[in-house]
Amino acid sequence: MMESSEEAKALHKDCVKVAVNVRPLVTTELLMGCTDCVTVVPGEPQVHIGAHAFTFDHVYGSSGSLYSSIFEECVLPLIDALFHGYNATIFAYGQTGSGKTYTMGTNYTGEGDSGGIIPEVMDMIFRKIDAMKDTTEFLVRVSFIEIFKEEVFDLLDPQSRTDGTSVVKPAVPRAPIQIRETANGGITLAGVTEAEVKSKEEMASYLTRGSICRATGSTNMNNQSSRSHAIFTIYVEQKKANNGSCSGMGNNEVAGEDILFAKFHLVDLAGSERAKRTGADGIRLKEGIHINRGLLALGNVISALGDEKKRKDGGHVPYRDSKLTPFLWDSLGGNSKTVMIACISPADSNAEETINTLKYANRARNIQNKAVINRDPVAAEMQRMRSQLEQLQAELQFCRGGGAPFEELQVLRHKISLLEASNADLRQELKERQDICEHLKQCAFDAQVEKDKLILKIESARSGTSWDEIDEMEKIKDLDLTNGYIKKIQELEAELLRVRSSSRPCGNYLMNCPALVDMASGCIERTLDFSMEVEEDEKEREHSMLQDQIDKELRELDKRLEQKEAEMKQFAKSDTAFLKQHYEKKLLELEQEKKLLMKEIEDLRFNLSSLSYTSDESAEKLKADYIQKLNMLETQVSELKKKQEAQAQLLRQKQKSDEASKRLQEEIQRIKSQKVQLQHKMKQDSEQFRSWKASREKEVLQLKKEGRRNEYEMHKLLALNQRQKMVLQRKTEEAALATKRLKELLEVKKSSREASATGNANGPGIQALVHAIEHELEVTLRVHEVRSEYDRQMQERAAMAKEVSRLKEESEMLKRKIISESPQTMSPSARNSRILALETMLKTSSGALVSMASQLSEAEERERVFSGRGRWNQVRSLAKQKI
Ligand SMILES: Nc1ncnc2c1ncn2[C@@H]1O[C@H](COP(=O)(O)OP(=O)(O)OP(=O)(O)O)[C@@H](O)[C@H]1O
Repeated sequence: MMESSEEAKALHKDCVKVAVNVRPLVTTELLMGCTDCVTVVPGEPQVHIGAHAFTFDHVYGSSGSLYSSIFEECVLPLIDALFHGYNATIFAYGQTGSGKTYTMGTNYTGEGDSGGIIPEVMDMIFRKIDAMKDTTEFLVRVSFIEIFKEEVFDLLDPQSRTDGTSVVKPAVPRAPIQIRETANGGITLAGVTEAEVKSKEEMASYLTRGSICRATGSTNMNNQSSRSHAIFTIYVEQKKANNGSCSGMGNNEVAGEDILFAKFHLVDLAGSERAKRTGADGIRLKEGIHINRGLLALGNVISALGDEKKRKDGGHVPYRDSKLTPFLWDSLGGNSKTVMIACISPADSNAEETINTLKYANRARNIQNKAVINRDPVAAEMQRMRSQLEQLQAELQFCRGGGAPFEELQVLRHKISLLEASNADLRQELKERQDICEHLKQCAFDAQVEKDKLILKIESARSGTSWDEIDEMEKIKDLDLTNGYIKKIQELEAELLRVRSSSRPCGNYLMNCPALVDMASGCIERTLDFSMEVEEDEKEREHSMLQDQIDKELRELDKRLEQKEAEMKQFAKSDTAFLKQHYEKKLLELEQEKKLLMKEIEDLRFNLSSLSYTSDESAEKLKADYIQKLNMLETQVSELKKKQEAQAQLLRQKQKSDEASKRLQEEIQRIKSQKVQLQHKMKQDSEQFRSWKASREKEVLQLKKEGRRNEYEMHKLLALNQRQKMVLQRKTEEAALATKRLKELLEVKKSSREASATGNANGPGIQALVHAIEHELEVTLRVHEVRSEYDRQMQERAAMAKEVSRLKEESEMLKRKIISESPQTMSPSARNSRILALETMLKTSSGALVSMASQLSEAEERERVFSGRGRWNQVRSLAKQKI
């Protein structure tokens, strides 16, 4: 199951913290004349003993930190962690009489200030609860158990009664508690008392009761030695309402509430001891064996967890080798914040045990714990489900979005980066194309302007404006084109009206000529169209950043060009046909009119000539009328001629404009072909990109497939290799075994042959074995001798120390006696010489004591050398070699 991000955040990895507490020399040690052999580097958490030096997290006592600061530095952080939902453990380890119970305060009786960590912890916990009670509801329980002779007993068992200071023996012996394993590898105790407490006093009463019930006994090392491992556990459950209000603890509703539960183990281990030294025998000896078994298992657990290599290899941790170690399953390498307090005695007589304790503690420093905030299972489950839901929703969204499986994300990312790169290239290309497009648009625009200019020219020419005037107008054309258009239209309209009024035939013509009217209104429409197109172009330019829009734009431009072309064609077609027809008709009419007028003139001339022969007055009048009419007709004829000429000129101009429009059409055609080319190129490019992309994808797929195949092959080969290795190993082992067996057989055969030849039953192999065993025996004997010598000397030193103190007392007494004696009976010089004699005697005894002490340390060193594992291993390997 995946850890939610919040859970991962709550996980706290840290090493087991180790503090050393050096107690002062106790009276018994002083009486035995023991000296302080432990030195602490001032200001440093470093302990020196003989040639050994150890560094820890804290060192208290001797010249280290003050013993009183142990609570603040080691315990307080654990209490804080407890209130944050972390499990916490503090355990004291050390030899018998090194001060574990004193440090932990397990023998709390409630009388006076007995000190120790546990009473202070109780005090602090209830102080914190008091401070938080407005926002948080607490449920505090305690349990107190002891592990005695590999059995677990409930120290708060209601059946065991106490009368304040001692246990009232129950009728039946107390029954051990059954240990049950939980699914996650931890343990639970069936039926252990977990008493709910509401105050510090109540909790203290349970501690006192358990302390009294705890099994103790007297040993040489400690008058009141704890013969069991004691675990006092405080369970703190807290319910914090997120809105600040709190409700009943029994309520299972978890929405908006945070329920934390954590436990604090306070462990006072039984003392590590050497049976001989503690002077234990009988029952105490048996207890000692059990104690040592538990501590040996604990040592093995610490070694397994403290060895980084073993930990990385996932090596076995022997938690189940004793009854004690499963209890520390969480505390060592598990879900807890842990502090180990190694208690040591500074006495030189305990040097060996002290070194062992320090070595033990040093290994524990490497243990890494993984503490997590313990939430209420329901709340935690809801939290987990919530995060799972979130994750699933995210996955669903991912799948809906057509995404590939998560593993392919990397490949897709790579693809995206490739596509982004090519996208950037395409954008650059698009920009270039847009520039080309802009240029083409400009060309089209210029063409349009050119076309419109020509249309205007035609219009002007049609309205009878001379070419010079038109050229003049051209020069002023740098005005706004639209204004020009409007002005031109107005001019045309005025011209139309003028023509209409000045010349009836022409007026008739114009009145009957809708083409010109259409043309004028067309001009207005075009002007409006043009301004709209400009706006449209503006918008198109805004969207021109996208590749697909360039196609649209081009299509738009194409359409517009086509439209203009069609317009142009229509105009040219209709205009040309109509004008031609009109001009021809007009010319014909003028011709006919001219002919008629000419005929009329002829007739008039004839009538006039016939009238010239008559001289009457009416004839004269008629003649004058004829002459007048003739003149008028001649004028009309000349006018007609003029008009005919103008019409001819118009026809010529029309031809010219036709040519210009043809050129314009050619230009449009050229632009169109350029556009087509551009489109073709774009199409080609996108085709190329698509094919490149397809081939790239194909390539990637191919590579992935190949990668998977390679991976599969690699796995196959690895498995094969593993199998081959195993077979090889088995074969090698079999071969070695066979060779060994063969050698043995050969040896046996050879020795039996030799024995039969010489009559000697002992072969050289057996001889070597006998030698080795003899040697080993010799070494063991020597060790034993040295040890008994050491013990004898220790006893001697103790006796001497006793003698010295007796002598001291005696000398004091004598001094007092001498002084009290009257000066008459003894002269001052005699008295002084007597005191001097006594002092010399005392000095001699002290000198003997000092030499004994040096002998003792020498013996100790010898013992260490002989009993040391190095020597032992040396002997064993020697024996092995010989065998
Ligand atoms: N820091 C200290 N200052 C003064 N005296 C101490 C200190 N620590 C321990 N002692 C004394 O040393 C003696 C042995 O201590 P204690 O009973 O705590 O040892 P222990 O390690 O619990 O022994 P065991 O393993 O046999 O139970 C006691 O008399 C105690 O008063």
